[in-house]
Amino acid sequence: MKFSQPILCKQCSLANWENVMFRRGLKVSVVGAAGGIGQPLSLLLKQNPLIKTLSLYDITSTRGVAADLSHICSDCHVCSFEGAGQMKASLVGADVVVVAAGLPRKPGMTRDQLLDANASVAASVAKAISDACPGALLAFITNPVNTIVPIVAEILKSEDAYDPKRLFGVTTLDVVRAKTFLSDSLGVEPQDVNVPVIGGHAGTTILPIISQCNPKFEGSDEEREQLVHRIQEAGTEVVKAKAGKGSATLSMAFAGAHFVNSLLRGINGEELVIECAYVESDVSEADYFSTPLLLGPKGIEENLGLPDLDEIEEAALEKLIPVLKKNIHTGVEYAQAIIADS
Ligand SMILES: NC(=O)C1=CN([C@@H]2O[C@H](COP(=O)(O)OP(=O)(O)OC[C@H]3O[C@@H](n4cnc5c(N)ncnc54)[C@H](O)[C@@H]3O)[C@@H](O)[C@H]2O)C=CC1
Ligand SMILES: O=C([O-])CC(=O)C(=O)O
Repeated sequence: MKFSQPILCKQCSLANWENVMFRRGLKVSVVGAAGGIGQPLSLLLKQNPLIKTLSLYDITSTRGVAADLSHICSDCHVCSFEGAGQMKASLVGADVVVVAAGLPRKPGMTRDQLLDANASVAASVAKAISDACPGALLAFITNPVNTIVPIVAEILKSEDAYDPKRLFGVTTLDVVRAKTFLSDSLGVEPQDVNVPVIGGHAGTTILPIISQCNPKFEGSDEEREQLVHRIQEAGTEVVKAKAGKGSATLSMAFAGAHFVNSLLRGINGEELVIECAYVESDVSEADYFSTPLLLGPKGIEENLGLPDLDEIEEAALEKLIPVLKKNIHTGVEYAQAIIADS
């Protein structure tokens, strides 16, 4: 047999994309699907039995990724969309949109230095979402998360499509890392470690609440400080190790797939689905903050608020709030400039 182009289901063709809306089961759209995170994330999502339609969008190279994934024998239909003109079509009917589009860090850069490149990407995705799937749950991975989420919120507000219960900055990787590093130190399996990580997603704004770790962390203050520092700087550890070839992709794909699965379990009405994520919040003086959230069919069912903190954690929280407030303020100003220009 000879094929002139990758074989995708006929329902993927743009002319027929409306059909995708009416497929039964849940639909997840991945934006940035051909990227370092997007590809392994899509591979993991293709294996998720809760997902019936996986819609892949990128500005380039999506077709090949989708063709490749579509050969995997799981009951999940893969659609491919490519180029700016197809972004909206890729989002129509989505229950969950996960966004991993935008530049990653290089060694020596801070996450904040990605803002100029990534703000417009996130804003264009937010605009498309407001038209194509305003009721979807939105999971933004794109950095700098602390600032990107307020930007997305402002753009959605300007389009009358903002629901604070549906917009999430993905901080799951911080929890994944905390569980992994603590499990080494506790001598238990990572999946048996429970530890909230609150605040934001950069440096000292990432605050693992070791005092609430279960099983209890019994190490010295010095060991605890080292652990907290390692969790806060884990992204930089990967950026340095990759030496110019990007930042965390595989662990982020794992974390992103876990978070999307939790959103889907919530949509399906499963009880007691709890995840930490960076959302609009009134638990602190910062307008956006990550805490444990109870998830439900419409996104956040209940913000479970700040965990109990000990003195060390109280002091760290006090220090991180001004940093987070500044990141948020930058985002709101940035979004206002984008809105004024459009
Ligand atoms: N929240 C978190 O914990 C983490 C966040 N990240 C962030 O995730 C983002 C993506 O990282 P990687 O996948 O490693 O980068 P990458 O460069 O490998 O992939 C990014 C993809 O986005 C696509 N893209 C760019 N503009 C787009 C647009 N307007 N619409 C759709 N797609 C577009 C590119 O074509 C590319 O395929 C970065 O900003 C990175 O900093 C990375 C790791 C962890
Ligand atoms: O460090 C980065 O730039 C990517 C990231 O957010 C992480 O790995 O936590």
